[in-house]
Amino acid sequence: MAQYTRISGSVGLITLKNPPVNALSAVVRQGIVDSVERALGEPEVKCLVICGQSGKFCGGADIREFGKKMTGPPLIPVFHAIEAAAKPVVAAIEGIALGGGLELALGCHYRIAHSKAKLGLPEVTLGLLPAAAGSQRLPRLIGVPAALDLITTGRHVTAAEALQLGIVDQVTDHNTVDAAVKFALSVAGQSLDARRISTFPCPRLSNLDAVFEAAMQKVRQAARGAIAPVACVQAVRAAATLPYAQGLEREKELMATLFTSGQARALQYSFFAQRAVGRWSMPSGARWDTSKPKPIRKAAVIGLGTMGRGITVGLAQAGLSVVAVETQEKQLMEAKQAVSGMLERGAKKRGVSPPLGNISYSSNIKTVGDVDLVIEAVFEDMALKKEVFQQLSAVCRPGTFLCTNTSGLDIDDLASQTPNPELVVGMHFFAPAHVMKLLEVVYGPRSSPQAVATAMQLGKVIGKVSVAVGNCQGFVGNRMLSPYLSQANFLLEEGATPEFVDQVLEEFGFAMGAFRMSDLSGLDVGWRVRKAAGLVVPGKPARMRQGCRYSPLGDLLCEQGRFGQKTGSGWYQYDKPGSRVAKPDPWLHSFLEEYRARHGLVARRIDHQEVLERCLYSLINEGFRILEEGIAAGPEDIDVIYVLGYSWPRHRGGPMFYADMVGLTRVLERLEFYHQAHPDVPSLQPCNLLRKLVASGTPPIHRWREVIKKVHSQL
Ligand SMILES: CCC[C@H](O)CC(=O)SCCNC(=O)CCNC(=O)[C@H](O)C(C)(C)COP(=O)([O-])OP(=O)([O-])OC[C@H]1O[C@@H](n2cnc3c(N)ncnc32)[C@H](O)[C@@H]1OP(=O)([O-])[O-]
Repeated sequence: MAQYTRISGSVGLITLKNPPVNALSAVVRQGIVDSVERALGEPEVKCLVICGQSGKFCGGADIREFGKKMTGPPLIPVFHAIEAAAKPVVAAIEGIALGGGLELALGCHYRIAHSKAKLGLPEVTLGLLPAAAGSQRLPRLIGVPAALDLITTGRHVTAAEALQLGIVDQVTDHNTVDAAVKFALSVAGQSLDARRISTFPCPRLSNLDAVFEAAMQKVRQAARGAIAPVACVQAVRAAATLPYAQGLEREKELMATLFTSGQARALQYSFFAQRAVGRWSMPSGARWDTSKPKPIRKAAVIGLGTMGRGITVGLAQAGLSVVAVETQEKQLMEAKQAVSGMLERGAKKRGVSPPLGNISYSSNIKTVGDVDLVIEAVFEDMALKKEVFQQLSAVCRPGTFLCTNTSGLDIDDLASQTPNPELVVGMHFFAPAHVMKLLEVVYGPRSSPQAVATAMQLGKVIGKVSVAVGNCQGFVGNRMLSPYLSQANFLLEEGATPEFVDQVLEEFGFAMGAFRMSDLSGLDVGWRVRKAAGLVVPGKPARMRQGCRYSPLGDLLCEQGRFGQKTGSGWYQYDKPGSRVAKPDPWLHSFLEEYRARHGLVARRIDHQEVLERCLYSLINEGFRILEEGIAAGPEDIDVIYVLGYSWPRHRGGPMFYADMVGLTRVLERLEFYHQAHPDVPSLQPCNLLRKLVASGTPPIHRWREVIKKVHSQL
């Protein structure tokens, strides 16, 4: 609702009340209309202030109402009524003014913001554009280039930047409503002619075409097939070239296409999925709301390689005290320098001082005796990790949580090295660990709910989106990646090139195809894992392992020292080791030809559809197996992992959402088709849960959990 009160006798105060973010629901919109009407009708009222309760101005349109039948007054006339008012209306912006929230503020005559407020038009991140006149008013207020930046990226700006850009008129460190009331009284009675943004001409640009061409090129490159950023540029162009009323029409037209698009559905699903994963549960019944985390003030990181350094930076930036341990003196010195550099660069960007004092460095593991939680981040080698866990058990005080940063090793095996396996959890960070948003929190069969709750809470404190998953080889992300990469390799055996496979996957929206990604992360990583699993047997007839089809192509490249970017060659060639520009490699093409000839394989023409279906559906099939086994609690968990950790295009929601969009019947049919053609590839055999979902009438994704529950209860 919107509450109307009178203060100081002559100020009408409208307070938006719709927790948690005062979104503009139908009731709130109606409340604003009624309150404005009332204030304008009261002769004693000289001016109005609009604010939001609980220190939040407004989080925009109510996303939960999207896709439902529209009720209540539409936003545009509500904002026009405010702008047309004969009494000054001041927005008192505390906390947030996002999307429709900022558009509401732009409809007001003046804007006062608290210094800690964040403002922005993030509609593009939901597959939309600021269609309550935001795309038309913002360029008129701050000019085309700045408006293009804000609207196409959706980034939030601080109050200080908003003031500099001219979005707000004043910033205060004190009570914002008081400041707004004072300000409103000071301008009461003055002419409002120069305050109605919709009447402003859009600031002229001499190089208008060039600016829009460049903007369009930039968004097309960054968007990887997303349509909303393109529509945002078109809407701003309308503001720059058309009278306001016509610009609004164009904004409406563009929004109509976006609003009902699959991409908007996917992005909005992704928004809610990212929030839903915080409400984790374990098969034991332990849940986020019944398990209390322990506060972590001091943590230790063991092993200061690339991952350990990133984790140390993340912890220190979040204000924790960190003991950073590296037993090799030389490595310790290098790490100290690297970590300090990362902290300094990060602090410079944020305009704060680097938290260098939060970290103490040591080459002695005994210095971690008084910490609340340890994150072991040594080399991905089970024997080494076990040794470290034994040492930690001896030096840590009772009750210390022991976490391991691993991308797939058995958490329970490690836990068995300690007298308190209930305190052990996996924390799978993604490189670079201080930048990537994703954290897989992996619980073993003996991890306590409190250990999981503590790791999840720590993830939140350091700014990660944490997803709780069960213990299995590769956890969720890497386990699903394995059949995807296998298919990519099989396609090479059958006649494709790395360039073609990557092109198809990149056109789908991945930042990098399977082979460019392998080259970046290093082919030796998977080689080590396959060696440990006994799959790499030099000299053994190559293409079957343990009764299943196996491609040794990656192993053969590794045997040649081709580990990817770091060695200057892998699936592609590079100018020099460490270079990032991948070039097709004639050596690799003849290597593939010789390989096929040696194994009696005849190259055939492979089309886009086959590449996409085999790579993606095998990955999706593994996702269904993960759900069936209870390793992930729901499809949202998998989708968040893929969008945040594996560059799955956000506008496609994630692999499980994509399967829902394609249609489960279709996914099942195609898997059956490919499995028939490749009976020695078990990952193409449709899993039981997928069959069950299809048999139960292909329910939409938000109802899969009901079927999953039934499958679990039958186990
Ligand atoms: C014609 C229309 C044109 C118009 O231009 C379109 C728009 O305005 S599009 C909108 C443009 N606006 C945006 O894109 C802003 C989207 N919102 C955000 O970016 C963040 O939520 C915010 C920064 C506000 C708070 O971050 P934080 O402090 O980390 O907190 P949190 O993120 O965990 O959220 C807490 C709870 O609030 C919920 N909720 C949030 N927003 C909305 C909403 N608009 N609606 C409904 N619910 C919303 C959220 O689901 C969660 O619920 P739950 O049940 O507890 O899981």
